[in-house]
Amino acid sequence: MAELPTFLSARDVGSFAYLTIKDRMPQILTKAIDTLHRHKSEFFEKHGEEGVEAEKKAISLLSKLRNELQTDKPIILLVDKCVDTDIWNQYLEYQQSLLSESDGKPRWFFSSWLFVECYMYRRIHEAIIQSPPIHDFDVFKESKDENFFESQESIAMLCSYLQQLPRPLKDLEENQLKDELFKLLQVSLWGNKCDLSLSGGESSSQKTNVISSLEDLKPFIIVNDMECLWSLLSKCKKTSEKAAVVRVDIVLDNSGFELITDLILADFLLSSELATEIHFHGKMIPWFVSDVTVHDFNWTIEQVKHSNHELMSTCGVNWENYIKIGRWIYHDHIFWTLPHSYCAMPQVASDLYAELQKACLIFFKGDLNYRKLAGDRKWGFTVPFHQALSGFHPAPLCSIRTLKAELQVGLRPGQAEQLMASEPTWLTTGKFGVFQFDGPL
Ligand SMILES: O=P(O)(O)OC[C@@]1(O)O[C@H](CO)[C@@H](O)[C@@H]1O
Ligand SMILES: [Mn+2]
Repeated sequence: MAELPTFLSARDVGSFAYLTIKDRMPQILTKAIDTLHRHKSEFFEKHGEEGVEAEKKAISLLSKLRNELQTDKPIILLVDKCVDTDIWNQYLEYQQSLLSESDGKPRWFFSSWLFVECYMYRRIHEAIIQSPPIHDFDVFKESKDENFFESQESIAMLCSYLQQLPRPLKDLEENQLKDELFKLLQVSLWGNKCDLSLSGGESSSQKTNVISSLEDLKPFIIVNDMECLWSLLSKCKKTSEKAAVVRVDIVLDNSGFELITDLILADFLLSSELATEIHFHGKMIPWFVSDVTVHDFNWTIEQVKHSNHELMSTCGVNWENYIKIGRWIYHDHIFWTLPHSYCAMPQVASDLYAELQKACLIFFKGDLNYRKLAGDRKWGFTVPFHQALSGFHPAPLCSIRTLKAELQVGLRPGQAEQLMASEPTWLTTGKFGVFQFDGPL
């Protein structure tokens, strides 16, 4: 077996991983502490003095975490009693096993970026759950909701676009069906730019009409496997008898505008009968600032349903109905908020792997999912995507991702050099995106 490339880490001083750990992650912790401060009176109103004490405790735990991070202290065991505590602590032991005597302990600026970044969010969760009665407070909810409210105009435009497509969609002429699918896939891709962990929690809402800007954004799609998606989905539709299930899974990323783009895509897949059921996978705990939890998922559909914009409200009513009749199914497995690369899923979460094997196609949204698909390793740019997946092939899958990390595979020879020459920050600003497919055709 060929030697695997090493992990992205802050050992590479000046790298995006290094700058994220040095600057952005402490900034995110500071914003979380500020959020707790700003909710002090709410905690008092709800829980009296106990609420104020809890706020103080959570802030002190987050301040301690920030100090450990900023002074590169050894990574410490989790002490809460959650379903995943033992798995996390076993993973910390695994990280220790990767190091030699002289390397010392796993620590922020030495261990793999993927591990320490995931660990930070899991420690934020530990700080909150150890501070009852505010143990179910989501320190990121405010910024996720703000992203939704600030994107209202773009959301209304997207809902109107979907509702005004010729109905019934299933009778659309094939070329038009493909054309509309490609448009909504691209809307879902560019929805991924709205990511609060990249912006350090600063607002990153969608202000423009995405549909009208798709043509201008096309040159920024540097791997485009949409034709593979079309041939797979249209083949599934043709070969499945009426009763058969054509299941598409969407491993979600960010709440707010991006979630809307994913729900619009899911609605289109169902209404066009390209799929017969959609399975969504969200996060069990608040994660990477903007990632979707079940509360965000349900809240968003509720907000859309009660919108005073008629066509938006129609979408929300339909979406609630899809859930009610079992055509949309929401899952949240603990694995998605562990630090493991996805090639470890068969060993660590065999039930989830078996679940994903039922899909005809799995969409993985966003940059963190891409990093976990490729193991957050320093692969060469022209390494085939199939190879970087290191055996993770539950079903045909497609990454829909804007680039926000120094990791990209499956490029043509010379393509990375060309991009570097024209845009030195091509890997990390979210300006470029991919539809990267793996699977039999
Ligand atoms: O998965 P998303 O939401 O597209 O992006 C998440 C993410 O870009 O935020 C971090 C920046 O700190 C990256 O390390 C990580 O990949
Ligand atoms: Mn995210």
